[in-house]
Amino acid sequence: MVGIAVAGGSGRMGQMLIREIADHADARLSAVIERAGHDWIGQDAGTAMGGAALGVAVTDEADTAIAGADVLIDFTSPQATVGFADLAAKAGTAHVIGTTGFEAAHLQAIAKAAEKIAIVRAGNMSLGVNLLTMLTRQVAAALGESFDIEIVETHHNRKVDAPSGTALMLGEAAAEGRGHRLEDIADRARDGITGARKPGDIGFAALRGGDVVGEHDVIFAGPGERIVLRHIADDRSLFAKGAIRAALWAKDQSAGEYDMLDVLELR
Ligand SMILES: NC(=O)C1=CN([C@@H]2O[C@H](COP(=O)(O)OP(=O)(O)OC[C@H]3O[C@@H](n4cnc5c(N)ncnc54)[C@H](O)[C@@H]3O)[C@@H](O)[C@H]2O)C=CC1
Ligand SMILES: O=C(O)C1=N[C@H](C(=O)O)C[C@H](O)C1
Repeated sequence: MVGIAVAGGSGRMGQMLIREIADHADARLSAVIERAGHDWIGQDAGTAMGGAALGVAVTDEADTAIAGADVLIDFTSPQATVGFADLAAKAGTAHVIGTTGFEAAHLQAIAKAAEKIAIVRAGNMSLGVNLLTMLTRQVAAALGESFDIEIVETHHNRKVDAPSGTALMLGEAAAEGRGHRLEDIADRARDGITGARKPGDIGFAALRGGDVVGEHDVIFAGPGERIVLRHIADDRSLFAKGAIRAALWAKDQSAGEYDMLDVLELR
């Protein structure tokens, strides 16, 4: 049984992970971490969630919890994740990162931690989206720049980052298909008199509302026709299942940065 610590245990993804780990044949919940001052600290994770006791008390002592785990699964915030990556590197514990919304400095800190431990990071842990990245790369390469690429994402009204991690993954795949780096051609904000669309750009639009789990369209708009590649997530358990699969895989990997294409052997 692989011992898994869950960071951000009271969150939407944290609770889903705790349920999925409790039901998993090869995984064991070794710790649940929340931020200091959270009212779940000291409570049993299962009862805090309104269910049966799981025998794991929620803790804010992240260093001890991470050192006692084989793998840390972390769906929190960019700042928290950078701190956890450092603790995981010191403890030699593999780290699965689902958090999104990173800036360059966060990614540098994660890369440094990955010199010591295996880190799997993906803006989306579902099989469907990871397959969609491969299709997006292929279609972008096949169509060339006479087709404009726009990525539209919709999420629930509690989401704090935009564009979504998934939208950026899809944008990177599209840019790669065309032989560019996304940061050179991304158009992430349009408002007012923007001027005509710049040929070759990849545009992003983010919609927020209700309890939408996650929807992503990659639109290839050409002369007289459009291709739309779409993924709809109906249930967060698919992200949790993907993260647990990544954790079981990461436990045996050498230090380095990996993504879900490595885990799913889709590369
Ligand atoms: N890669 C993927 O497949 C997916 C990624 N996400 C990403 O995961 C992240 C979390 O999403 P949700 O669960 O919806 O958010 P949420 O806001 O419901 O949960 C985040 C949790 O992290 C906790 N937290 C924050 N700072 C902490 C710290 N220093 N120590 C311990 N816990 C801390 C919060 O208290 C909260 O419980 C977001 O970045 C989201 O975009 C969400 C779903 C799927
Ligand atoms: O915050 C979310 O909810 C989600 N975040 C990830 C993202 O930013 O793409 C994955 C999924 O779409 C749900």
